[in-house]
Amino acid sequence: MFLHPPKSKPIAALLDQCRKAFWLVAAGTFLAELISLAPILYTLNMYDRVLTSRSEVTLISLTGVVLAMYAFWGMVEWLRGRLLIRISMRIDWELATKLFDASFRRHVTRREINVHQVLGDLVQLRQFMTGTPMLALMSAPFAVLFIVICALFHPYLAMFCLAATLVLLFTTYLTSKATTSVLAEANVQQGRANKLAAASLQQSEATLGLGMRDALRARWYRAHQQFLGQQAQASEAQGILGGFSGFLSRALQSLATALGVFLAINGLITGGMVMAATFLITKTLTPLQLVMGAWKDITAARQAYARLDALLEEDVLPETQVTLPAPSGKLVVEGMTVVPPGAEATVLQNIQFSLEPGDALAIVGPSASGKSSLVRMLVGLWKPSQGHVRLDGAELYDWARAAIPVGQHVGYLSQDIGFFEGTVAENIARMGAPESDQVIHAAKLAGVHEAILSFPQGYETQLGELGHMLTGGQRQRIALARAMYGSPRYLVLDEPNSALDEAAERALVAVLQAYRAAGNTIIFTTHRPMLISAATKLMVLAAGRQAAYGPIKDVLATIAPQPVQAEGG
Ligand SMILES: Nc1ncnc2c1ncn2[C@@H]1O[C@H](COP(=O)(O)OP(=O)(O)OP(=O)(O)O)[C@@H](O)[C@H]1O
Repeated sequence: MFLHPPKSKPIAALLDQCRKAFWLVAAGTFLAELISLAPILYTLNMYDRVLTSRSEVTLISLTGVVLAMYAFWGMVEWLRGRLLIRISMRIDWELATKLFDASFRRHVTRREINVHQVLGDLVQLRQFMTGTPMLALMSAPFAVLFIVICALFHPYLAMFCLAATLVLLFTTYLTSKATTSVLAEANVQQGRANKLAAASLQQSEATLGLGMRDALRARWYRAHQQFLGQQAQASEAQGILGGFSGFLSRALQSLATALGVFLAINGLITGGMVMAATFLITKTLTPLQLVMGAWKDITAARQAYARLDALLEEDVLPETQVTLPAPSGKLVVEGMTVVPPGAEATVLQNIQFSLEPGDALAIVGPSASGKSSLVRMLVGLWKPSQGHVRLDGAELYDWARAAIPVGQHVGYLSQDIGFFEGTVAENIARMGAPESDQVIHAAKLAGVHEAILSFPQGYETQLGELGHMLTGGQRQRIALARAMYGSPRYLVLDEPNSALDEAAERALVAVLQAYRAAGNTIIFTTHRPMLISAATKLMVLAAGRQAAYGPIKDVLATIAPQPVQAEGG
């Protein structure tokens, strides 16, 4: 199977696709900036022409023209706003689902992803791309035009404008230097603190039952304080520079007026030009001041961009988009060696076996021998470091990573059981639209139908509310029903009997025997011998190696103690 090479800078590629819309926004900004000269020209003409000529006709016609310009300006701003909303929707539309999937894939392999942060990053990026800071950045180049117009009034005005721009740029640079790395560190600390708080809540029973709350709160608060400290440091640095820039913007405005009046006193420019030049200087400096004010958001957006880009860049997807037909259940594992994602040590070595439809394989072995790791390989969660795992000829890992509904053909029960917000029926139906017959059939197979009927609203009971009231055995059986929903041809169960009593275990043996006899392929791990009688084949794992494998009787014969020979017999 061919894989997509990682797309370099995937978000940049998306923004590139939005280039046309951004150009239109830039054109709108250009028009808006041009029209914004209207009040300046209007003031200039009012003071220098109308006041001196006392012409009411000029007064009325100029006012009419400027009002029409304002109406046009309003329309341009409205259109630009609409375009920005569309770009924002497009960014979300293109990225949100990709990021959701990529977060899933990273979590399943490395378990170090904070989905709150990913979605928060997307909001941050979207708001920046379509918000005030971006518009300010687009407006900034017009400073050149305004400086040129100032030069037409008098070169001193242009020089003043240029100097003021440079001072503001330098202040922006200082702000960035003082805050960027501190804000990045604050962000990392915030993520750490949030993760700690979420983990403590998830383990609330153990936290309270073992009296760990104070210790955990102290740990969380340390991380939280570090984050607050970093943020306060950044805010202080920004505050000092912000205060300075506030002083600067007011001072520059008054200095501009002073310079204008000085030039007017000396007869170098007119009174109207003083007003117009003050406007122009303000217009030149405003976008820069906006950028400075939004520096924290700009830094946050840059960091969000880098994080999202890295997440998408490492998310390599299979190229094929062909839907996997329902497999017959033929599994081939060839020379498979496994190093868990992010780890260095090999946990499984040279695993080799094959199963035909109608086979049931029991995997046994001591704790940490690699049973769960093998199961993860057999449902395509991890990628083999060497070798292959093929279901009906298709590489399982690639199929499972693609947006192809391989899952509907596979039943999987993991050791960690969790349910989702929704009814019992929806959870059994894997959160799709529940097919009543199939839900009940699966629940009966898993031996949990009667228990579900005793719930307050039967199959319609919200599992979210009920989750903590379920017994371990009920949880395991509902999860088993979910695994068997839709009668998948390939069923992989990691210790399906760990929470079952003897009677339930016996019933499970009968169910698995019937399921296998119907031509399905089953793989399960177990620590308890009773379930082995449901299998046709047995694999013994020891320290990550396949110590024995074959038809159940043969393997049991090789590991059973040899009869002691009678002396002299
Ligand atoms: N994500 C991981 N990263 C690194 N090592 C891992 C990872 N998952 C499992 N291991 C290691 O792989 C080895 C096998 O673990 P595994 O959970 O597969 O054993 P097991 O036979 O299922 O154990 P048990 O019967 O206790 O569930 C262990 O040494 C474990 O520490």
